[in-house]
Amino acid sequence: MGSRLQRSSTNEHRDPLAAAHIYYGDSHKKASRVRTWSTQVGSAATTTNTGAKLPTRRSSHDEQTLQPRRFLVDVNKTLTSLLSREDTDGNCQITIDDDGPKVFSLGTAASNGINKADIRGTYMLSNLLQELTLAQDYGRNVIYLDEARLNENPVNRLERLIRDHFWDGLTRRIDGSNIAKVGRDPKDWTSDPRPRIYVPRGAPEQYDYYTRIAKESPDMRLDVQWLNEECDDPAYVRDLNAAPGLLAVAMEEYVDPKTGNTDLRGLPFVVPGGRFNELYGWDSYMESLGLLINGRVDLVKSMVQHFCFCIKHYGKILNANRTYYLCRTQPPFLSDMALRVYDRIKFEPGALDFLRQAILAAIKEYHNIWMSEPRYDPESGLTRYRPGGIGVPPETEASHFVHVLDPYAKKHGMTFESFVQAYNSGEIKEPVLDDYFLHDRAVRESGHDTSYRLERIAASLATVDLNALLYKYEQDIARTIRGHFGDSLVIPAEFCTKGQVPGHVESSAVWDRRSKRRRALMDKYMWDEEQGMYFDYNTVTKKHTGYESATTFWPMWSGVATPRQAAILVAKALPKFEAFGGLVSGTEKSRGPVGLERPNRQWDYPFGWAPQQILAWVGLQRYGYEAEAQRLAYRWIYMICKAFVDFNGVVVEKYDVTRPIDPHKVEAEYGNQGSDFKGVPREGFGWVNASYIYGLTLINAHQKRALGALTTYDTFLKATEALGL
Ligand SMILES: OC[C@H]1O[C@H](O[C@H]2O[C@H](CO)[C@@H](O)[C@H](O)[C@H]2O)[C@H](O)[C@@H](O)[C@@H]1O
Ligand SMILES: [Ca+2]
Repeated sequence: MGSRLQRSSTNEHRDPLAAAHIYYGDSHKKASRVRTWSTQVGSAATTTNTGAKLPTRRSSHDEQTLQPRRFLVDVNKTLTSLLSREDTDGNCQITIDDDGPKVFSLGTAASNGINKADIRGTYMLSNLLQELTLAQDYGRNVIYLDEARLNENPVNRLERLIRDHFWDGLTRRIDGSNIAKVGRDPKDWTSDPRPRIYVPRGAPEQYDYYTRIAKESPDMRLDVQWLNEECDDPAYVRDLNAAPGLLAVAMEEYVDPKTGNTDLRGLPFVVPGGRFNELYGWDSYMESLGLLINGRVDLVKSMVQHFCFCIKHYGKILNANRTYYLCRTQPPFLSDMALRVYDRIKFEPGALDFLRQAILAAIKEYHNIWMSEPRYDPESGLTRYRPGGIGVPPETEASHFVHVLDPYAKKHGMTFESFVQAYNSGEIKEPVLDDYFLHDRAVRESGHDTSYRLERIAASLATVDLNALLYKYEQDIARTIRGHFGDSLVIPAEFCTKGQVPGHVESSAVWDRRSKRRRALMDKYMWDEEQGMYFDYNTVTKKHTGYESATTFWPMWSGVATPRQAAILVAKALPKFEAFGGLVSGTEKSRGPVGLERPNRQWDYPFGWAPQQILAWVGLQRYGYEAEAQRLAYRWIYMICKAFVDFNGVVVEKYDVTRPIDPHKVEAEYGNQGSDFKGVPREGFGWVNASYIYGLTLINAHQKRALGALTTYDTFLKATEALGL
């Protein structure tokens, strides 16, 4: 009987590397239900690894055959046994930090689970743990498990997990179906965290919708609130900190197939991951670069629609859609994101209108946010990160500002908490602290929170990054008006900015002039020919800062650098930033010494971030530095992949690019997001997922093979040089 079933099961068609919902989902369940030998398997599998009594039937180790091997596994027993033997530090992950035997026997499917084969080494054992955890999620008791899932080429495995699992794990919609999940805020500091949604006055249909949902499901405790018309008034935003909540984003009408009724449904978006469970500004752009490669145009398109909604109702693309972010935005990427989507949907109905709406929104944002004071500096003609706000940013880790605030609490003879309350409410005035937090908010708006490049001066800096991005806006808008709207774009009333009359027409020439002017200003204030780098310009001291930051490559991404400047950047600047795992955020020299009194900042040396890598690769390619882009992409992918292999599939927010063994172990500020999972990683981290997928498109087949064998870049280089390749 066993052999008959065994034959029928081996004939069963199932892709060994299918996504978990297919592999462990219903079809698999049906197949294993007809099997009668699951109990035998369970006892056989546990016996070998736990040292319990051997079964009466003779068991032996299967010889490795040329046939792809499959195992027959009792999920729960094997999982318990595997963790007790191999997860010696008890964190529900199998990593190189564990010192178990690193070998575990499984019963082979060919022998009906009687004969054993060994699973060896951290990578295969951790993959076994991951697969069993997934099987358990799908309610499986007994599974067939293809060895191909355990010894899969790691480069391919991570690519597959991102495509088939991580994006879905990070996707949210805000509507009745899941407001309980997306409403959850790991950063909520109040004593009664509950889902709460604020709806702007211009979206009454959403107010009615959420009010109905709240009534229909009282257990959810959904609190629905109107948002004030003046929604970014600093005192109002501060007061909302007593009852923080989500900010509504775009919804669409749809017909419920079950009832035939028309209802609202949230448009999907991708969150960064970890404690960041909302729609972010620049994370969304970075994520979109990977999503587009993975064919998820729908998701990127709807994130652009969310940004248009935000500009319309909140006046800006929000840092993220929570009340405590109402005053600030993040680095602007909307024009590029919309153009990339348009390129993919241009033959679909409504595509041109989609592009028109996005470009109109970008124009409005450009004028109202970036070219208006206080962000705009009329003296230099450049722009700064400089959001409004009052008091201490509530979303940070509680300990973040202790060193800054403690001396003031002592000075006033108050506890830390009561001082913060009195300072926030304005009862106590401390102008020096006001200044500190003005800069701190600017640091957060820049996305580079935090770094010694920006601390205590950010709001005074016209940064290279921001002005490079605005140059890109100016160029993209000019190109779009010319190329898609006959060089004449009518600005409807809702997109008009101060002083514009509805129906006003924009042509490309004015945008071209704006970009030329910005290039000239960046050359004048930021470009340092001798150093071969761009530096941030301090609008107060009227000097550039000299702080060496990887943002110096952003003018290559946006095209503001001339070919000559690009050549100088590659020759002089690149060597200062290139490390084992890619680009460091800033140089060690600029960061200065760190220690107890001056702790590491996460956006400084020795840390590397996905956006810095991606923008540098694209910039290098743009000016023809293919080999450099490939080399940097190789280093970054190698580092991610090595940590993925040795640490149970981990993919995190940022890496220490100088640390070859465990680059994901970053002890700075709030630690590292993405590392805290049990058994199996489900999300990775949004922009790192994207950088991995995008980076893989840069390297060649030879490099990809070398990466699959976990070959460091230096070894790869030596080998190729020796072969004269
Ligand atoms: O809670 C602390 C800070 O967290 C965010 O910043 C960091 O995560 C973001 C999401 O991945 C990312 O966009 C940013 O670059 C990171 O530094 C948040 O954006 C900050 O406003 C917040 O204070
Ligand atoms: Ca462990």
